Amino acid sequence: LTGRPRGLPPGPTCYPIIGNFGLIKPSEAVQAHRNLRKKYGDIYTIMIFHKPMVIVHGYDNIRELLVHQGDVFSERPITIGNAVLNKGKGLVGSSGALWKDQRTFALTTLRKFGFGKRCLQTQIMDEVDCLMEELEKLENKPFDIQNILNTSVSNVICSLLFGKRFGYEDAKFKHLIVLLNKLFLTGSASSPVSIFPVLRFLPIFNFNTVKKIFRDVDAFIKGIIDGHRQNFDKSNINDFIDAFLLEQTRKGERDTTFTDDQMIISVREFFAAGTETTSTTLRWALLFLIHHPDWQTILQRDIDGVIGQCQPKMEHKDQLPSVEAFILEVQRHANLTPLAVPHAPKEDFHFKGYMIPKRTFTFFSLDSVMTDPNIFPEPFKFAPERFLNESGKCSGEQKEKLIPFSTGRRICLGEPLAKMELFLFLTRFLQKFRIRSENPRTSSTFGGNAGTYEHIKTF
Ligand code: HEM
Repeated sequence: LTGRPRGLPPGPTCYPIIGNFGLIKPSEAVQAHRNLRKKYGDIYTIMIFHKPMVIVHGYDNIRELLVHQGDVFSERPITIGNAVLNKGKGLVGSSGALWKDQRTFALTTLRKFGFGKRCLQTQIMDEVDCLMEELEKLENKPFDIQNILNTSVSNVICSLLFGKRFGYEDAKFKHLIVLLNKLFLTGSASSPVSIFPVLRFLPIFNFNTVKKIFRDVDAFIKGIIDGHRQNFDKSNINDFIDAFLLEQTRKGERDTTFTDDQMIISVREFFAAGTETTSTTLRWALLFLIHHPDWQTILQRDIDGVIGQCQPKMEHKDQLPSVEAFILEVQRHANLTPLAVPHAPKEDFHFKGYMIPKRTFTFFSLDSVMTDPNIFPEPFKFAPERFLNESGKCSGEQKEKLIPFSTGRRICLGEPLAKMELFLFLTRFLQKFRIRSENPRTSSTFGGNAGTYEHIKTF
């Protein structure tokens, strides 16, 4: 009932039955892990009741396990989300052959629709310009950009998945956004259940409410899939859902991972993984612009010099190294996923004298990389210039070692899209607006909620 099983990396003293449960407050989790690393080293174990969670810090260790041992460390641990709600399907929480099959399909399909290519930027720019129009309507009055930005970023994903964007006032779309927000909020509330699925049977965890929200989101997505199915024309494949339907007709009744459930869950996960992340990074960028008006001036001067008021395109990125450097520094500070998404070894694995048992929750501390003083001197200083070399180009070791999208086989599937969005949204924004705080004396602070810690609240 007590203690850490032998062979696991060291860690704090465990209490009977609960282990280290309650040791870390979610709101202080980032700092708590920095402290634990000082005490126990780069690899340590936290016991949540009888379950070990291994935390790995440091660029070299992360690279070794996620890249060189990628074959072992590309699975996900079993949680309520992927085991019970998603029944092992989807992209983010699935493992094994299904995940490989579906990840390859998603990447190939999204590439066909322009992922990582220039043509996707037209779709993104349409959305950016709609956003600018909305903002212009506000006529320089102070406003909170959160909802409008979320809507805009969601719409980019809608175009890729559904082949259409929605108007800001569209009731159906507003309903989707409300559901997606609920999905985010309730995901965290159910966290102890996430690690111990059996707890879902206890009414205090409100699991039925969570299930209902999943059902509502899935019903919305199913409605859109049904519409696509009715109008399906295999010679006219325009979006992710069409491509999935085509794959279903090709594969027929054969044993296949291309089920309706898989399609719904993948679509749901694209929204969940692709909206909040990008839109929150953009909001961090705006906050840093408020706090660093000098950088706002530099970026606007550079953009003016290179493209003036012309529409920004990805080919301008190389000519605007200051914008790229600014975005990288924002991502480093925003530190959106400090522990990435948990991985699990597919077999017992020996590393640095320790044994990490098969299926152990393994967290990779991207935070330890972002704040490593050997890679980023004076890591807590906001200094985009660190990414610029002597000739003013944005390149070098620091850029290479910045891994906000993680690394290895499970690297963020949306990285090319997110990078395009960040560059195009921010450049256009800077072309059109000067941003400042409503009241400079009570300027907004840098306090943030590390949302991804919520799913490991029980630490
Ligand atoms: C600034 C924006 C973003 C950041 C910082 C980010 C970060 C991440 C991270 C850290 C992971 C976990 C990688 C791991 O398991 O080691 C991840 C996974 C994922 N992301 Fe992103 N992401 C962003 C935007 C997006 C977008 C726009 C999309 C979709 C269009 C997306 C789709 C996904 C998917 C599907 C996965 C799961 C991949 C897998 O398990 O194979 N992300 N992301």
